[in-house]
Amino acid sequence: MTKRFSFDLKATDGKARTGVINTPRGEVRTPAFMPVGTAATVKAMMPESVRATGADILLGNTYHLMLRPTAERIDRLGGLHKFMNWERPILTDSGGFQVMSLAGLRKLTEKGVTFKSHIDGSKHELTPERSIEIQRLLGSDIVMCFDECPALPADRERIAESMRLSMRWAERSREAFGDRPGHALFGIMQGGLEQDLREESAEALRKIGFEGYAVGGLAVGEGQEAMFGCLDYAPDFLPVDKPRYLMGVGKPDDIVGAVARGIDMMDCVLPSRSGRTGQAFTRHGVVNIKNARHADDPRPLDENCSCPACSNYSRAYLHHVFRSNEMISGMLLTWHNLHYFQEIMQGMRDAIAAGTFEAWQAEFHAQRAQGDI
Ligand SMILES: C=CCOC(=O)Nc1nc2cc3[nH]c(NC)nc3cc2c(=O)[nH]1
Repeated sequence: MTKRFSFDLKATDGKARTGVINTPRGEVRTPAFMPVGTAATVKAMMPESVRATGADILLGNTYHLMLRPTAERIDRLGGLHKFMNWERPILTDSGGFQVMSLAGLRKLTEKGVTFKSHIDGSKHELTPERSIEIQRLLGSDIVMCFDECPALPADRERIAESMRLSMRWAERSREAFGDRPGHALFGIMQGGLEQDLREESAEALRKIGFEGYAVGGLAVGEGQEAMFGCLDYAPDFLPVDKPRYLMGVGKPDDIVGAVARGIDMMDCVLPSRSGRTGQAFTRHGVVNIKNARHADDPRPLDENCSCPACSNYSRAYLHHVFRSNEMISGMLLTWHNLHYFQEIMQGMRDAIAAGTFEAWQAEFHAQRAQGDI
């Protein structure tokens, strides 16, 4: 087990890469998908079940945990890993994005953001320094810079101003992070869909120097074509020997397209959130299990899937427990979706290592029937 944080690039196939992030709490195989554990739990999953799906790393949310139970309380109790019984790597976000999307009465200044809690209306402040301190108290292995993600559509001037603020905050985040061997601080590139602003942002981040780099400001309503358009150039502005992380992505075909453009890490609530609503992702497309046509179907969700839901239950059963609002419904479908997302990641890691990623992508798209299945 290493005491340091490092990234080993193992193979590339076109712009796609596969490698390993080494951390004191374990290795992260890339390309990696991170299940989201918002309030110190991946909803409807035991930690050992999350591990069983193949996840090497989880995401924790600073905004939620600072409000409840607070970072100080988690620190007093031994840190987030012990608190939630997940001893492998955890990446925490900086709270910047969620304050802007969840909190009330926000005031943004050069210093940071003041806001009212969506839980009890209490007043709080997040600055680069406070965000880094919260992530340290949580014991996060990969810490994210405090940034501002502008809501799209936005005019170029607004995007440029916001990006430059985020770059000043990245400098302050780096300063506040200090020297923490075995832990990493990732910078976040902004710049909307403006290629020159993206390049300016990447240059600013490289000058400061980070252990990894995220492509921020995407998956905010721009649509897949515009997102891929940005990913056709943005990762190339980043250092080739450091992990590249795309936040908030995405549907299976978003994930595959991002990896094909040089992304190494992603996170998204989609598999867990839609698992709780009865939406199952399979290699043949999406299944809405609450649809009446599944009521008598004895087949598994996906014949080719080895997860507990597909191994032990029929579509009819899954349909029934969703219709009856039974707790096991969300558990089974969340497990299936996270298992399927990790199966996609493993398939890509193997294909990139074997130099067959092109063929793997063709097969991935060919399998996906149109419409409901
Ligand atoms: C999340 C981990 C680390 O990220 C941060 O601490 N800040 C940050 N988060 C984002 C989250 C996003 N989700 C989506 N779509 C669902 N787009 C996002 C964009 C950003 C962003 O530009 N910055």
